[in-house]
Amino acid sequence: MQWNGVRRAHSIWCKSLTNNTHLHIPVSHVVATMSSLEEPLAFDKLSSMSSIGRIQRFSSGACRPRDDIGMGHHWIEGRDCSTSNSCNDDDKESFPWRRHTRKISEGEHLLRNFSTLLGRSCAASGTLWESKSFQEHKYHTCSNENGVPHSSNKFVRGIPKFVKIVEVGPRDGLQNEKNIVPTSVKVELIQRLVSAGLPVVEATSFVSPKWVPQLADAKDVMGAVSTLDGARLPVLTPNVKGFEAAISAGAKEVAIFASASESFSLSNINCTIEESLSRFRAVTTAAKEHSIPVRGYVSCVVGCPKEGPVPPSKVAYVVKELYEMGCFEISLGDTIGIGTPGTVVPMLEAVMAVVPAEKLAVHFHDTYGQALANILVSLQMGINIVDSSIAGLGGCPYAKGASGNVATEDVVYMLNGLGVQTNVDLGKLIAAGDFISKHLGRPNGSKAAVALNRRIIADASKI
Ligand SMILES: CC(C)(COP(=O)([O-])OP(=O)([O-])OC[C@H]1O[C@@H](n2cnc3c(N)ncnc32)[C@H](O)[C@@H]1OP(=O)([O-])[O-])[C@@H](O)C(=O)NCCC(=O)NCCSC(=O)C[C@@](C)(O)CC(=O)[O-]
Repeated sequence: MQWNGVRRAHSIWCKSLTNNTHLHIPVSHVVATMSSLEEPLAFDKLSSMSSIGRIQRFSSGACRPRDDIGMGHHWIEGRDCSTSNSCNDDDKESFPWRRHTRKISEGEHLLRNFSTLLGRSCAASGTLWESKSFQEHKYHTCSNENGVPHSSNKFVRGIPKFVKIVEVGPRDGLQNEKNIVPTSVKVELIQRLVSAGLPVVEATSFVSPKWVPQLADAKDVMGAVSTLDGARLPVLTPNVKGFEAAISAGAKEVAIFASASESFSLSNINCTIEESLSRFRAVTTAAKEHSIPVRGYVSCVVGCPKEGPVPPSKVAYVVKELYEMGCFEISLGDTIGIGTPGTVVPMLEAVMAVVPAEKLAVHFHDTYGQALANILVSLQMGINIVDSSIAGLGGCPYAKGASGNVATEDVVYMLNGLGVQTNVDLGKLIAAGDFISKHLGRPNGSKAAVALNRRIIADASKI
């Protein structure tokens, strides 16, 4: 397979599991025109759609944020830069494919014949996703030209038109794996995620290999992906030593990670909150000298595994410190996934009183199954950056019992359903999730991926 962010040439590629050969079908035989302008799909029509129709419906929005990397370099350039991720009408000019229409029946017919040829194992392996999403084509769910459907409805009125997804699977996901994942698998995962259209893919961490042996190959991973086009690839750096190693390996963006809980700070980075802030000031100072953007994280924003509930004022304090030292964006981590909208709302209110909403991201683990509800309420409060992890991988080695992050596939599925654009191709995303889940030897942790995979297999078996 060829990667490096280059879209594969004009053929559909699928691997037959039975004879291990690759079939190429010219895209011209399959393609046709695209429709992003259909009416929003009513739920009563969902069951009557074929899987392929359903996937096309729930696949990516194509609008990019106005600020393509979704980042304000305010401290680098000494000016304020919007991170609003707006998706205005004039984006149509930069992304003309939005206006294309797609004649589904022709492509679907061919694909159905094609999948019959290959049998259901192809679908199960994820390769059908890759062939089906046709690599070169974007399927849109911009429900209407204004973005969010039913925008007069009070429940969706405040939701942003575009959400930037920060994929943390290769770092947050793989840092907690019992078995160390080979570097080549990590690299392929990152390539697949970039190819799926994710604008930011957190690649690895330059932390002590004694603390996190799973990411001890950070230098090699970064060396292999640093020239990838199409996405930003930040890495975690806990101190100047990590920062220097990261930029020598080719990192162009870093993230520092503090905590709102003293106990978690001690167990995660072996220092108090105040000590960590002074280490991070040294990192942001070094980063400014190299014009490297720094993202900030705050862990335990609603609860700590040792201390229990964390007061919103404490979270707001740490967020403000990170913002003032120059972080362009601060991600609020519910490290143990204990939050509900009932605790997330007051925390966000406190934080948004000191740092603008457009500088904030939310980072929910799904331990108690609350992540999507927490994301929805965050969007309603004006947040437009969401961290998530492919196939729901993840957990922090220093937060016992914490399960994975919310699955990226589930977030994209929900956002597509809301008519919120992400620029992510859901089919390719599911293929990436299946790829890593298969490697880890366990089912994909995304409910949307499992359900859509089941449907495509069921539909293929009817042919
Ligand atoms: C911060 C330290 C390094 C302090 O660790 P320490 O032991 O206190 O540091 P030290 O300065 O005493 O150094 C000890 C050894 O580590 C080395 N060292 C020191 N720094 C580095 C470095 N950057 N890279 C490589 N090596 C390093 C250093 O050279 C020395 O090596 P030795 O002399 O013993 O051979 C350690 O505690 C550590 O690496 N912690 C990382 C923990 C971690 O990665 N946690 C997971 C990420 S956070 C997270 O998941 C939460 C988040 C972000 O997702 C949001 C959420 O969900 O809440």
